[in-house]
Amino acid sequence: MNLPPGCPPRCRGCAHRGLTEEASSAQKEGWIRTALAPWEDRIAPLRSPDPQRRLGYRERVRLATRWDGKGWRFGMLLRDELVPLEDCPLHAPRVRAALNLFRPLPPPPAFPLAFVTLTGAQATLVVKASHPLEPPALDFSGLEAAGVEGLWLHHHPTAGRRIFGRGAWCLLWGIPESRNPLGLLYGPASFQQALPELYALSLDQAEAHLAPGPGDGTGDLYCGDGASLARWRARGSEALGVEISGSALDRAARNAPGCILLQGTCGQRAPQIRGWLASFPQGMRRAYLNPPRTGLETEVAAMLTDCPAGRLAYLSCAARTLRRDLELLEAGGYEVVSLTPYDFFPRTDHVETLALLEGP
Ligand SMILES: C[S@@+](CC[C@H](N)C(=O)[O-])C[C@H]1O[C@@H](n2cnc3c(N)ncnc32)[C@H](O)[C@@H]1O
Repeated sequence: MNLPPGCPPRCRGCAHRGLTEEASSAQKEGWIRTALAPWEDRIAPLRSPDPQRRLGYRERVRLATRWDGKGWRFGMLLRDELVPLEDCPLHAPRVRAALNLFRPLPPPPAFPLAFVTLTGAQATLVVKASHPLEPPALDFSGLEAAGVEGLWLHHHPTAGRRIFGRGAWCLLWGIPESRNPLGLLYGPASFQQALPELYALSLDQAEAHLAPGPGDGTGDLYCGDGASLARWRARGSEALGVEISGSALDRAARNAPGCILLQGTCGQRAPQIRGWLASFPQGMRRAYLNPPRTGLETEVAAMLTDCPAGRLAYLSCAARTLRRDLELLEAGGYEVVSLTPYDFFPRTDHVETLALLEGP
């Protein structure tokens, strides 16, 4: 296999790295046509980024760590062995530059570094420690040149399966939040879609379908930092955002001022979401859904059937749960208008799908 420089043969991260762009796109389209077969006639071609964006696009990484006796290594764990990924060709240049700077951090056990994460310009050193540690000796001068704007120390005593915990966050250097290419604030643990230009196209498509405007009510479930909420508000629609993470909601309040925001799981909040949507006539209700891989909670699918929206857009990162949810929504009277796959993660086998539906 002809791998680009820095791509370790043992890494399992990119299932499509041995494929041409055409072959990878064909496999992704084939998977979506199989997984979403009941709506085969409504599946659009895969939307892909420009060819030069198929490498160097990953701005959000979570990497395991190992001390090799000379310095820290960062990569992926295969069983108990670390496959170093400092030079992974998918990493954005800033990720590679930052990882290089973190290599000479102090050794364990004094500095029990478990993970390093980067979310755009916000970097975090996750230490397996319950008590606040002395900040590590680090030459901060290189961070700015690397494109890092904030460096955090996060204490997580049981760091392992979960990267972030409830322990303290301490800003070691820089500013606590940055702005993404769309101008929106994000923090060190924010969810951020890869390839912002392609993500913006998916939002354009959702916005054209929902056509939210004054007098409408748009419920944005699993709203994160409020990237989509900001769109609905800019069109003059009333908007409600629901999100489990308090820090994401705090940013959503600033990214999309003037929205009603509810913290909690969408399942727990289903009665309040229903009450709010019901205050608009059905034809003026809109819903935008962007759940994690597990898809919609049963209470959410039931609520959307019980109090239907006139138009609905659903951006999904897992075609299996999307199929289950589309079947539930169809049974509730919705009609699937179109399904558009988006290649947000070139060279991997991931593919996201934007489903557009009309209400009963
Ligand atoms: C795929 S991300 C989408 C975020 C946002 N729409 C965006 O594009 O930036 C899913 C979001 O759902 C949140 N989340 C996960 N489970 C949730 C739940 N049960 N209820 C509400 N929010 C949840 C996560 O914190 C995350 O922000």
